[in-house]
Amino acid sequence: MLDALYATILSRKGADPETSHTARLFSRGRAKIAQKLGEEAVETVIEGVRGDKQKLAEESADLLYHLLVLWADAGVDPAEVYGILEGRKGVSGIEEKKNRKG
Ligand SMILES: N=c1c2ncn([C@@H]3O[C@H](COP(=O)(O)OP(=O)(O)OP(=O)(O)O)[C@@H](O)[C@H]3O)c2ncn1[C@@H]1O[C@H](COP(=O)(O)O)[C@@H](O)[C@H]1O
Repeated sequence: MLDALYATILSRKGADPETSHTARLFSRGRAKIAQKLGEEAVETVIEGVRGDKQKLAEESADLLYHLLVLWADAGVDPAEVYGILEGRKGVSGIEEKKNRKG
């Protein structure tokens, strides 16, 4: 699902900002994309605290979409992120933090 959405987002590079929301975001630049991602993150946090599961799911979808637009703009392929997650498999977050502190 995320790979298919990422491919759609990439295909909007250079598309008409009048007809594509993604093309409009690209045309507004990285800072604006990052700002939108931050707004969606805050909205997701609010719904998470409120406890409405449906709204949390909807805000999460907005958040993921804007995260993928940022990746696409910055040239980060989802496979790179999957690879980082894969590398963390089986490593407890608590253990990882201990090792980080040395
Ligand atoms: N998943 C999404 C998706 N999620 C959210 N959004 C849009 O994100 C926008 C968020 O609304 P906001 O009012 O916060 O943003 P805004 O209109 O930029 O407002 P300002 O901050 O500029 O005032 C809405 O217009 C949503 O429709 C999305 N737009 C597109 N997609 C996917 O991207 C595909 C390509 O879309 P286009 O690029 O529009 O063809 C679509 O088929 C979808 O699969």
